[in-house]
Amino acid sequence: MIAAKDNTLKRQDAGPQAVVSARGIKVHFGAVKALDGADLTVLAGECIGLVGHNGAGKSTIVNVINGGLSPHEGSVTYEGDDSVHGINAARAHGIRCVFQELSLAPNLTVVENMRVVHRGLAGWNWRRQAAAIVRAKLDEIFAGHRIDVMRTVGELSIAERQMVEIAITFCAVGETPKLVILDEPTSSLDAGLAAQLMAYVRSFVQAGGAVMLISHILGEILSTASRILVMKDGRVVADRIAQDFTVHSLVLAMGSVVKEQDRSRRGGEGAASSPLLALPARGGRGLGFNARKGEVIGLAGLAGHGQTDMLLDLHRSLSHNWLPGRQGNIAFVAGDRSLNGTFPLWSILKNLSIASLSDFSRLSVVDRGREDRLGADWKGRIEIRTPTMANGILSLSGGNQQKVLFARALATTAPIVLMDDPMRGVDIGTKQEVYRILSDEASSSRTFIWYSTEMDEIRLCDRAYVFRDGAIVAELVGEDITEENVLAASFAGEGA
Ligand SMILES: Nc1ncnc2c1ncn2[C@@H]1O[C@H](COP(=O)(O)OP(=O)(O)OP(=O)(O)O)[C@@H](O)[C@H]1O
Repeated sequence: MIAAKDNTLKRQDAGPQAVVSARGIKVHFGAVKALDGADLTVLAGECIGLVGHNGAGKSTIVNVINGGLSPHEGSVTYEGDDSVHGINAARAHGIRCVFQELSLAPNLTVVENMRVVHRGLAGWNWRRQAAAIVRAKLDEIFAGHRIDVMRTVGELSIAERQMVEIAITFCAVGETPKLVILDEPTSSLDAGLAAQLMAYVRSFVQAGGAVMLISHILGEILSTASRILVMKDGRVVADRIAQDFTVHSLVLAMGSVVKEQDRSRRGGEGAASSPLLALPARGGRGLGFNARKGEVIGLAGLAGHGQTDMLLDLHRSLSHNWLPGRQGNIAFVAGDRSLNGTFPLWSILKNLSIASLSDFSRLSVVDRGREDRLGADWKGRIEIRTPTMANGILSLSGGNQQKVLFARALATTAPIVLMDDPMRGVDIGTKQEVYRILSDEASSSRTFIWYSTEMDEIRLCDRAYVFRDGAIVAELVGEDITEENVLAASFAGEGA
């Protein structure tokens, strides 16, 4: 910690080079200390990696730097100037932010969203200008993307929305961005898109820009950041050059215990048992799908190639719409938590228990004691960080909200659980616990169908189906589930 302080002081001496410097920042929300004296400085030409457990205070410090939140104590200095405050000051000093919960207007086109962010776009042909600028930036960052910038944002997949928001943020219209803060920028991107973004970040930094990269995917932090800051309970507890860290030491600094991932696979109730569910080849193309009792099945391939549609088809085919109260055979963890996962006006407990109410109700009367016990049980099991489960769901950090959605599905007695990239923004310590729960539940005959954009998660599955252009193009089993095989199937025939 002493070393961390020394580093910070040296950088402050560098004065004008600091794009932003935050000192002794304290922010509380009621009894919760979100920031408890956090210090952070970002210099031009460096990529800072910011890591920490869910609820450590990363998004809150971003909001302070971005000028959207006034700290209760402490000061923020932009390019050595401590006399200015707020969003306009931050923007004038070139601070830009891509938020964890994407913030584009869904009813506007990509081009119209450009106009909302870049007020410098004006004049009779602003649409043409905006289209050219954002298209060029998308081409530069995500070469080969297929995004039509004239489309309404609400029609885009979550991965495409993330790409658009990133591209819009990096665009220079009049003023050039000096510090771009990326809060979980790859949470919905597959490995290929994430690698494209990381390559762009490196080139942006080499050209003198600064980036603050927040991610729970520690590999991308280690390979991209020049300096890494670790946050814990509202403070920066380590601040060192990236080469001084390994995944192991980062996890330790975050306060989690590194556990070996159990990669042994159970393989369901044996290849010989009859499928629990099956679907024919999608649109008459590619392979059909089946799942057996107790299997963990991965849906792999490039993001947005039909995996979510498949989960929705499975849900439709297994739900009884004509008997809305009786859908106990299937649970679903939604991928886009703010769009169709959380009930924003409800408490954390209600968000968790909603899918299990029928299990502890008699004659339509809910047993509140059992509901409270359910909440307390899951709060402890996956460390939902809150003083009380009676607080509103939006009082939780993004990763903690995601844990509640996961617990909602797992708490049911549904034998089949569908999961649409369910670990978005969940910290590494909790992920390991969740993998263990999944493995135990599958051993007691529950079936999981799991779309994931992370290869490390697909590798944990018993079988994986690789998707391409809406169809299943390959089925991989056990040890054949490798990144190489998934990529080969994802691109097979391309360019032929
Ligand atoms: N609007 C709010 N009301 C009440 N508490 C809040 C609010 N916003 C954040 N908090 C609390 O502040 C703490 C820090 O949250 P923050 O979102 O900064 O964490 P984080 O490190 O970004 O987590 P994650 O990795 O899950 O995104 C958490 O305990 C969170 O519950």
